[in-house]
Amino acid sequence: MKIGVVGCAGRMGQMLVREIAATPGCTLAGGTERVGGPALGKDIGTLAGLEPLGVVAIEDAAALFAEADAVIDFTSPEASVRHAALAAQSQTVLVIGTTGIGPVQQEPIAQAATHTPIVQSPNMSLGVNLLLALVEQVGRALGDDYDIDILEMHHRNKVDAPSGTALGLGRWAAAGRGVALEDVWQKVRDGHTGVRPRGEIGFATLRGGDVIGDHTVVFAAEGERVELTHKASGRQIYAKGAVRAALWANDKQPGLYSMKDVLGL
Ligand SMILES: NC(=O)C1=CN([C@@H]2O[C@H](COP(=O)(O)OP(=O)(O)OC[C@H]3O[C@@H](n4cnc5c(N)ncnc54)[C@H](OP(=O)(O)O)[C@@H]3O)[C@@H](O)[C@H]2O)C=CC1
Ligand SMILES: O=C(O)C1=N[C@H](C(=O)O)C[C@H](O)C1
Repeated sequence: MKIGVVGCAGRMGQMLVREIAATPGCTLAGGTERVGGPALGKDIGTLAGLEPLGVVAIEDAAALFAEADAVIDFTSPEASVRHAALAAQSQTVLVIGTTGIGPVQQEPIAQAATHTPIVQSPNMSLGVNLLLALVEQVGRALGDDYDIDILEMHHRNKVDAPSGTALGLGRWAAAGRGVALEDVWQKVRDGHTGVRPRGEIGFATLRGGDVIGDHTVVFAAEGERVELTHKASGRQIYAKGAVRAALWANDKQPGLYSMKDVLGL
């Protein structure tokens, strides 16, 4: 399977190039970077810390989608919307790991998925996807005597908050309670907040250093506290999941899929 990487010079882009090069049955279709970006014209293997692969980073995403069987996208929300339109046009499988995508940007992505298979997930790791299922189960079992807060910490270069994974965990906790996250969330607390409303799901965001991604869901009641935690110690877990998603989606009908579909959870 020929897999392309948009944003191939980014933290995840480099990891994806290494993962595709190391996966039997996969070849690199090429890679793109932002128009005017400093990595353009550089070998994508060299950018990823490998031997040169003889393929340079280009800015023409349409050419990459025409060449590839699947494209993996860990870029920015604006870029992911454009890439989804290109995937629909060329009927290429698309895997989206980008986070910070709001409801307005999500609409054209869902529309593109009526033309081609798209797998979208804020976290491609097996561990976090298992955690989502556990959080739903615990949310259902404990009910709203237990206050739910979600704490996440990431590296200083992360640009969106709360993380896509934290919001996903909140969504599954809310689903366990039979409510919509948007009806109960408190994304930031500041100043004289008053007492905690029953049923609220809160978020706390920490940023610093090189932390790859830590998430904890706290269920706190009178007399006890349950905490479910995932800590990433490398980005390979995300790249492995994304390549697995591309291979899985290759023979699927158009549609918007998640890692839960890919992993059969
Ligand atoms: N789902 C998951 O499992 C995971 C998701 N993520 C998410 O992935 C995204 C990227 O993260 P990360 O790799 O750390 O970020 P980086 O900023 O390191 O990488 C993003 C790359 O995409 C490039 N880019 C931006 N716009 C375009 C464009 N239009 N065409 C081609 N390339 C473009 C950027 O270039 P430039 O720097 O020049 O703008 C950069 O090289 C984030 O949203 C993050 O939250 C991260 C890890 C795991
Ligand atoms: O930006 C990151 O680095 C990560 N982003 C994703 C998110 O927003 O949840 C996944 C992972 O936590 C790393």
